[in-house]
Amino acid sequence: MLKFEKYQGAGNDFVIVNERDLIEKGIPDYNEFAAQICDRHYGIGADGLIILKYVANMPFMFFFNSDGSQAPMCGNGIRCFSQYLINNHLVEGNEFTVKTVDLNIRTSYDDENDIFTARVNMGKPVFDANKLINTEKERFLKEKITVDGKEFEISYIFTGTDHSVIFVNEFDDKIINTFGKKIENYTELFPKKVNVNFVKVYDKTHIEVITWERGAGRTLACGTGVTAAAVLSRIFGYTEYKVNVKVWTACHRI
Ligand SMILES: N[C@@H](CCC[C@H](N)C(=O)O)C(=O)O
Repeated sequence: MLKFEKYQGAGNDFVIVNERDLIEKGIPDYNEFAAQICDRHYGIGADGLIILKYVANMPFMFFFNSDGSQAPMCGNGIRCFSQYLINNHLVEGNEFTVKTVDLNIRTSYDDENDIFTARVNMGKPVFDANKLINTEKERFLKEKITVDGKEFEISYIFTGTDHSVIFVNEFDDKIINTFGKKIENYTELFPKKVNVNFVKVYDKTHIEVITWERGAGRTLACGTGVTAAAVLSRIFGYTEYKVNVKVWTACHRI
């Protein structure tokens, strides 16, 4: 038997295991393991797998999407991982650092009224498009692309991981489900593939985001995705500095 725990943040759900247990069970291929464990019919079912490792004596979030691909960061994942660390008495106090592939992320929590609320410093957004995707432009903001005959105005931003953002007047499920996948796999522009966020602006302090996640498909929420949407909404002058971001059944404050 392998010990695992299951968490969700805003409906984005994860299986969390300790690497020590994977080593003990002789499971060497984490990509394959992630795909098996995240399968909603033949596995436990989740949007992603988080493996607790230790790097430089600090807890490290090793993240895999449900298709088995590795990702450098996961916003909802790190909130869940923080609660896992607390529940398993692996950290002390209500503020601590979690390592990810590129960042040391400061997390604080407040469990008053028996509700776990995690505040995560998501780091600085990166706009260096010509270094991160297949373009000569320094910034890839509000650019027109045509995918399978349909034109989109799209922006690219790195908020711990790769995000594209498309502002829409109305959500259209058919477009999200069909073109979310096509844009995710539009590797001539996004060689590492990309997460795709459809964003609707309601007013200066409220937006809504539906994310088609790289390696996981349409999910109920994506922390790095709502961060990307909030940053670009502010940059384009659609919203103020602080914004409430609605996802399927929850709300993030960015
Ligand atoms: N759901 C996550 C993002 C997970 C990684 C993403 N699918 C990728 O491949 O970059 C979040 O809450 O940020």
